[in-house]
Amino acid sequence: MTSVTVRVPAKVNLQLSVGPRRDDGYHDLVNVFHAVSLFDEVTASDEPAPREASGGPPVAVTVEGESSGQVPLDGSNLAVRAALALAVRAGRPPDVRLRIRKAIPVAGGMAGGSADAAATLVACDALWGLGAAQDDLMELAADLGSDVPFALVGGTAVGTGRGEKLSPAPVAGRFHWVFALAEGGLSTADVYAECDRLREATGEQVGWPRVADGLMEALARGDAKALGQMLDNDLQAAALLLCRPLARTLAAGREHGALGALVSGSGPTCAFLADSEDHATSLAASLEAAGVCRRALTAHGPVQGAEVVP
Ligand SMILES: C[C@](O)(CO)[C@H](O)COP(=O)(O)OP(=O)(O)OC[C@H]1O[C@@H](n2ccc(N)nc2=O)[C@H](O)[C@@H]1O
Ligand SMILES: Nc1ncnc2c1ncn2[C@@H]1O[C@H](COP(=O)(O)OP(=O)(O)OP(=O)(O)O)[C@@H](O)[C@H]1O
Repeated sequence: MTSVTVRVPAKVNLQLSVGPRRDDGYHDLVNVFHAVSLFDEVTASDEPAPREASGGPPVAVTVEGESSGQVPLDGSNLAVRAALALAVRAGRPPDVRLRIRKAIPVAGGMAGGSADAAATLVACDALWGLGAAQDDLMELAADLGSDVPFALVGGTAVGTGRGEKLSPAPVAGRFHWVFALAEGGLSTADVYAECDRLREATGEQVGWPRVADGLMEALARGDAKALGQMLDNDLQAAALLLCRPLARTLAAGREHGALGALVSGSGPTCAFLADSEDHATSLAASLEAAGVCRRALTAHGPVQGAEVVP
């Protein structure tokens, strides 16, 4: 049996500015992605599928770890879709077994499913010896979902269009984070729809999104204090309406000295910027003790995108 394991990070959005809704239902964004050290692992192997899997999806998949019971095992699993898309592109059968080990919260706004799809593209490319060009993988990734291309590259990057057009943002040093996991998840489509509804109800004029003044400079200086004040998410109000306890979680993080606090992407995970690794550890303990989250995890960023584990 041959197998390839790929490690892939979660993301937090440092700035998520949502433009008007497009005719195709998506929104043009300025989406400043930042990859953090919470990793899923995807192992692709050529081990034959077990008997009970025949009649199931063409790609056999198992999932273990963080909230794995909530991840679908059929053709709607994003990793399965990634393996099938790559096999079609390569003109070969999708003979592969996928094993996903999850640490990224499911439906948490940290792009866990997208991460698994990106990891699967890299793992199957290596397992099948395709040597696909990075541009081809990026194109397949964008077809799978708006967050998938970023999971391939990682680091910190500005996403435009749906979030799939990326340009890297230089960062000095390392930022320390706490992620407060919520009970349950939020649907990304529901949160965008709630954001549209809110805007319609308030008659808000929606302008063309642009990168906030000073954000790139704060990243390039590694200035956590400045970054903390600039964290901004246009989906936050919608996520807070759909999941009311999050307001208390954000407030608790600020009370315990977070440099910045926001909902990660479409939520419901809340992200807190700390001023050191020690501060992140004590902040996580305080949030858990305050009973404002299911669990609080520490992480740092930026980190590499999907990469083969030697
Ligand atoms: C909220 C974020 O995670 C921030 O990075 C992303 O914008 C969402 O990315 P994703 O989960 O990969 O989303 P997709 O699978 O591409 O789209 C899911 C749904 O989200 C909404 N969607 C997504 C991206 C975008 N630029 N505009 C949207 O309106 C659409 O309703 C779409 O049907
Ligand atoms: N490999 C996968 N891992 C997790 N969820 C998956 C996967 N494949 C499909 N899903 C489905 O996708 C839904 C969204 O899961 P995901 O963890 O990607 O959400 P998310 O982190 O909020 O996404 P994003 O931040 O990109 O908007 C889940 O509720 C689940 O039904």
